[in-house]
Amino acid sequence: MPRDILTLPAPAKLNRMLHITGRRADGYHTLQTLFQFLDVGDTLHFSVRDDGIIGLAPAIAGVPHEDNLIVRAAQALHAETGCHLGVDIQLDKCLPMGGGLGGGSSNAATTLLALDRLWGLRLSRDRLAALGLRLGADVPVFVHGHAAWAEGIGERLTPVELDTPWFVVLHPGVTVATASVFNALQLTRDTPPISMARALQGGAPWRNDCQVTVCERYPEVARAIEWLSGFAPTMLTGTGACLFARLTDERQADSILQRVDPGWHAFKAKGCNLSPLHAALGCRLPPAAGQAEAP
Ligand SMILES: C[C@@](CO)(OP(=O)(O)O)[C@H](O)COP(=O)(O)OP(=O)(O)OC[C@H]1O[C@@H](n2ccc(N)nc2=O)[C@H](O)[C@@H]1O
Ligand SMILES: Nc1ncnc2c1ncn2[C@@H]1O[C@H](COP(=O)(O)OP(=O)(O)O)[C@@H](O)[C@H]1O
Repeated sequence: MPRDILTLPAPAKLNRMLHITGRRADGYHTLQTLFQFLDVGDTLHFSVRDDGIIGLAPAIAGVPHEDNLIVRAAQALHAETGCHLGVDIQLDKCLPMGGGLGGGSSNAATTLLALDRLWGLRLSRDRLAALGLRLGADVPVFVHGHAAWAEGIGERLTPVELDTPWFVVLHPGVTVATASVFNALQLTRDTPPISMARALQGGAPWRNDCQVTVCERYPEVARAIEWLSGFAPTMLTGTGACLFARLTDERQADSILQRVDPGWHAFKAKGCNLSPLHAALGCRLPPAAGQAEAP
């Protein structure tokens, strides 16, 4: 008998603002950022198997099976719980890799939540987030599934409610390695920490501290930001290479998409405060600790 298939989304995220406030002894940077999800992302299909094998298809070009964050998430659950079940996972990849949209981290979080359910593990969200943090700094926000003010290296999360506009997300066709941005000498690492309330009330303009460095190293990113800024306020997400413009409505998004340079890839998406993954799992938004007033 073929097993049931569980199909779940792995949404993209945006960093609506990102400040770098310092550098820890282990080299990781301390951040203050506002995470929000998009209603666009990858899709994963899960089917349990009895033999403990973790199958993934199709493979991602350039990412060995053992390095894939989906496989590593499943193996982390094996190691944590001693579970002997396996799984076949089919990945429909839409999100660009290394784009600052958190696709790999989101894939890992979807795998953690899916297997927790399919393998009957019943781990708490906090435990799954802690496991996820070992895979990547962005995994916990995808595990918790609500728009968040994040501090630390992105793991100290407070749920917030942000405006949910339409965005155009543009990939300028270059790949930015996260580590190379954080290792750049010219990166500013001394933005004074601000309170969450001040960030949400627009007391400090929303900007991304990585943007200047990324634009200097990748002129195509600078060119794309300049072009998209001609239509609406535009910012880099994460360490790039993707940028996003915040729009007044969906029609504006459609109109911009018709004019995008054929060498770039762009799509429209709506901001979500509840992750589409958690919506699919039937979760509700927790009470927000803060609400954005002046994006
Ligand atoms: C900065 C963000 C904002 O969302 O950028 P994007 O990756 O989404 O672009 C993320 O927190 C990134 O998270 P993630 O992509 O999971 O990073 P990791 O795999 O943990 O780290 C990749 C490398 O980036 C550097 N790194 C990452 C996060 C951080 N707070 N400080 C760092 O210095 C480290 O050198 C690390 O080796
Ligand atoms: N399932 C996966 N999907 C995407 N990237 C993955 C995956 N597993 C491992 N990776 C690696 O993680 C890197 C970061 O990917 P991703 O999370 O999509 O970008 P970003 O961190 O810039 O938002 C990729 O360049 C790739 O080498």
